[in-house]
Amino acid sequence: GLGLSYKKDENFGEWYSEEFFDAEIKKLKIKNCYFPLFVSPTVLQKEKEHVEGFAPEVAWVTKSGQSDLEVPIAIRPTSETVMYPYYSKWIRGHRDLPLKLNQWCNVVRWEFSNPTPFIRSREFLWQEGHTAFATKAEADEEVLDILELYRRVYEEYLAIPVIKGKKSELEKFAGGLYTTSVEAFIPNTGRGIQGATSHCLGQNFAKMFEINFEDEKGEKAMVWQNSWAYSTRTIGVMVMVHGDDKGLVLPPKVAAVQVIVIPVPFKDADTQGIFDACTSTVNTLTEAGIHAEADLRDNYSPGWKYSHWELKGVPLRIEIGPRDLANSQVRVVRRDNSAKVDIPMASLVEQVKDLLVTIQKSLYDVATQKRDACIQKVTTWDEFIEALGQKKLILAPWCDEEEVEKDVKARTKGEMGACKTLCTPFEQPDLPEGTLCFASGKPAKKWSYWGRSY
Ligand SMILES: O=C1CCCN[C@@H]1CCCn1cnc2cc(F)c(F)cc2c1=O
Ligand SMILES: [Mg+2]
Repeated sequence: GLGLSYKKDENFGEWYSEEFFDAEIKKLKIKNCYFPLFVSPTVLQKEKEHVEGFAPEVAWVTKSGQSDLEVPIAIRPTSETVMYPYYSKWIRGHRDLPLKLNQWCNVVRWEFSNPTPFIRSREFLWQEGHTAFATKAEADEEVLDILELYRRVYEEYLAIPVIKGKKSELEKFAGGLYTTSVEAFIPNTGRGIQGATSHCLGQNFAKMFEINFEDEKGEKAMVWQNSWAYSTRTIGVMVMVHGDDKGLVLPPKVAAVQVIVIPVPFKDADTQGIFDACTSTVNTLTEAGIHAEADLRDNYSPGWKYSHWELKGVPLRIEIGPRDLANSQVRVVRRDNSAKVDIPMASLVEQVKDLLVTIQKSLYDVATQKRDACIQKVTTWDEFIEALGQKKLILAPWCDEEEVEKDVKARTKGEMGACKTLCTPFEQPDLPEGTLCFASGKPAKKWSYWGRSY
């Protein structure tokens, strides 16, 4: 996409999920665009109520060279205030709707709470979609269409299980009507993490920015809007979910290098033959659409290269030594479980393709099994506190009262951070009549996921 180009030679193959998402939103007739990086203070102040909470995060340019700017200018932390004045100009009649734009760009938010590479950084890359419809029904439908795409990015490309749900009134985007999200979980730290968001903004921004249109009946009406994003935070989640003590473990579908071929010369036994076999193996795999490379550097030992490419998370390693050459076979090693198998060169492409599919599925299944093992269903406060202490992802019946949500945050404050609602899953377990809220004892209205989070 525009302005967001992951160099193919970097090992973060994240750009594959970008390609998937970009192709899918184009099917939804969403067009890519690019708006300015700088936001004028007047237009930023327009969304006073919701921006004021974020004001400390806004980065301002105050100088050019040695001289101070007359008026400081903000760097976009998100692009509503940049885009919506134009939406107001462009949208006049119902034939101007739906207006559906997306941009791939960077944004800056001057975070103070523990910055973490990819997870919470002061500059990050994302796509932000901004759509406008004549009716709420169209907006509601798109919110869920996009959320499903986010689920697919995580589950089909990053091999990470996520839970689809709705944010509470307290946790949602304050400027919107409601927020849906896909929630991931990191078993090692016992923390939930918001994977991506899809908001229905209602008519809040239409009111603020006077985005009206003349409907079929010739009456003036405000548009219904959505906005949705996923970011380079996905890379951080992938690293934490799949990584192990040897380093990264990249799912094949997002690995820029899927297969690394390494020569294993032995004394002076046919070294040239081994190197030629490596090169031809790379060519054969590449022609079949597999991202293969060879590490033919003569200043590193095979053992050194094994560790190097394991650290970079390459899903498959192919070793070729004198014996392999003599038997017209190669030794294939999986990064995810270190399984080794000898494969005849004749059936290499087919077996490598099968192996990559197997690894992709295995990574997802293992991550799902680990995540599910962390889910703890509770009904009482004591069970809740015990599960929290065990770093669980907690499913609890809740009365849906914001005061209770705030109270749980207050009562769970600590150096590990407070426990909050992560989402109310669309998939609701059975809630028997008379079930009480775990925290307030009032009649429960829904099951919600609670946990500490990033
Ligand atoms: O989350 C999305 C999807 C993509 C478009 N934006 C929405 C809401 C963003 C919510 N948000 C999030 N963070 C912000 C940080 C700021 F410094 C600031 F001025 C504003 C915001 C802010 O509005
Ligand atoms: Mg924030």
